[in-house]
Amino acid sequence: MLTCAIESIETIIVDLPTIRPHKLAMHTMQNQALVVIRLRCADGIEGIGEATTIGGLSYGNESPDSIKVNIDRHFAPLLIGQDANNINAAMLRLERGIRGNTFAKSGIESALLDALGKRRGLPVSELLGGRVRDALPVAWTLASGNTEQDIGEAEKMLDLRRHRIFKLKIGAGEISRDLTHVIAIKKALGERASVRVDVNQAWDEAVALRACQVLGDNGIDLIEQPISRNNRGGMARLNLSSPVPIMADESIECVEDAFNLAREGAASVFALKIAKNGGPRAVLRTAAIAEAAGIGLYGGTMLEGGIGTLASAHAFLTLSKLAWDTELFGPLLLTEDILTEQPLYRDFQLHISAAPGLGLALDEERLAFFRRDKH
Ligand SMILES: O=C(O)C[C@H]1C=CC(=O)O1
Ligand SMILES: [Mn+2]
Repeated sequence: MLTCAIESIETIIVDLPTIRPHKLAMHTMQNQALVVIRLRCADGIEGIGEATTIGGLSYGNESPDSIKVNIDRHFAPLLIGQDANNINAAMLRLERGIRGNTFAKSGIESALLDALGKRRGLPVSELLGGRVRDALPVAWTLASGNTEQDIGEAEKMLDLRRHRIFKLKIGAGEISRDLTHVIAIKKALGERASVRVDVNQAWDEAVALRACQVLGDNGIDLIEQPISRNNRGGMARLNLSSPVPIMADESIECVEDAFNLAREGAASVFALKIAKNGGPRAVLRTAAIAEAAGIGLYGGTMLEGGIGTLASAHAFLTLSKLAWDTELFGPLLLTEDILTEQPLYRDFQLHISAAPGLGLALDEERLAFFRRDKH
């Protein structure tokens, strides 16, 4: 058997500006911090991965700083000298030695897949069993916080033929104002677009019970994570009573969460995120649970830059059904990225090439300019 040792792993925090502030229920993003992973192998091949979260520690259990320190101090010593070609063995070693930390694991698994794909001359989607599509429809999130600005932004996206699915971030404000905001946007866009909401856990069950009804009466297609991830019983009750499908997002922090949600009937749709499951291979295990349970799939994002977005896309290309499409728009929220070529968005879709690995190259000058440790 051909082996190739992992020689080094480098983690680099990169701070990139966003096109506008992005308002979520728990945090307003003014920029985005990516953790870029460079995994070098004995044959000179380098695998690139990304581990990115939102708003420091306001969204998930890992922050850019914790991801970097944990990979540098705990992941790298377990992986150096191991065979880069055996991803099952490498990830099993991490699973045995490190609990949780799915964001960091996702970045490493992406880098291992990129390296193996480059070595074999195959795109990551082929390493994952082969793609059944070459492009993915992409939603856009309207999160400026202003109704008129959001409508203008949506009209622009429709004109550009970039997006016709819109997700509105609500939950931070007063409930009746949030509902007025959503209804006004749906009214303006009509049948030209699918309008969905993401509450990011902000409501309690009683508020959600009424709000889901109002959203249903006003043509909203999907309600994402209306209540706390800890209230799984409440999610199951809402999923029974709501006229609009309920999607689980924060409820899924690992593959086992997905199994429990499916068993309890706590959602009709799952948001798939490589970072929440531990990588592009891990997220396909959650997808398999959903498929077996008759739960719909949506390709989610943690607002990664180009690397994490392409790693997610390669996994999503392999799914037999992706009924709710994707939101892989992270690179479009950034004014700058650190790749030589930007991912291709055209005709409402993200198009993925069949180049080896993730099909990307780092722009070393931009990386040097935006890395946090140089400032
Ligand atoms: O879904 C989330 O909660 C996180 C993220 C994805 C798109 C977006 O605007 O925020
Ligand atoms: Mn969400």
